[in-house]
Amino acid sequence: MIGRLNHVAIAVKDLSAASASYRDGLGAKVSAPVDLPEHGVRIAFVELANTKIELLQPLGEHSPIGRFLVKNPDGAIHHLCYEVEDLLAARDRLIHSGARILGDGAPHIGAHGKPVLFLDPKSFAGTLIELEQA
Ligand SMILES: CC[C@H](C(=O)O)C(=O)SCCNC(=O)CCNC(=O)[C@H](O)C(C)(C)COP(=O)(O)OP(=O)(O)OC[C@H]1O[C@@H](n2cnc3c(N)ncnc32)[C@H](O)[C@@H]1OP(=O)(O)O
Ligand SMILES: [Co+2]
Repeated sequence: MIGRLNHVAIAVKDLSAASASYRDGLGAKVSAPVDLPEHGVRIAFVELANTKIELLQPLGEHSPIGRFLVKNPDGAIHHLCYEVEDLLAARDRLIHSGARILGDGAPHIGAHGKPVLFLDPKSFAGTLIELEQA
C-alpha cells in the first residue's frame, strides 16, 4: 500500500538556525519558510536527491510541535511521511486492521497542497506517520 518516502520531519525550536545549518553546513537546498496556521507549524523543506527533510517550528499557542519540543528541547525526528495512491482506501484499510487515525479521521490539505492523514504512533512502533495522497 505505501509508496515513496515523501519526507522525514524534524521538530526544531529555531527554523532559521536549522535551515542555515542544512544550507551552510551540509550544502543542501532549503526552501523559504511557509506558515501553515491550520496545522500550527512554520515549515521549510530540505531537498535531497531521494526524499525531503521537513523542518518544523511551532506556530501559535496550540501547536503539536510546541508540546513535542517541551519533551525534546534540542529538537528531534517528529514523523515520517509516506505516499499512498489512494488515501481514502488506505484509511479504510487501516481502520479495518485496527489502526487509529488521528483527529477527525478526515484528510486535511498538507504542505504540498495534497490531502494528508496522521496515524497514531501507538499503532506503529512509537512512530508518528503521515500519509499523503501521491
Ligand atoms: C500537515 C502539514 C505538514 C505536512 O507535512 O504536510 C506537517 O507535517 S505538520 C506536522 C504537525 N502536525 C501533527 O503532528 C499532527 C498529528 N499530531 C498529533 O495529532 C499530536 O501531535 C499527537 C496526537 C501525535 C500527540 O498529541 P499531543 O501533542 O497532545 O502529545 P502528548 O504530549 O500528549 O503525547 C501523547 C503521546 O504521544 C507521544 N507522541 C507525541 N508526539 C509524538 C511523535 N511525534 N512521535 C511519537 N510519539 C509521539 C507522546 O510521547 C505520548 O506518549 P505516552 O506514551 O502516552 O506518554
Ligand atoms: Co509532514
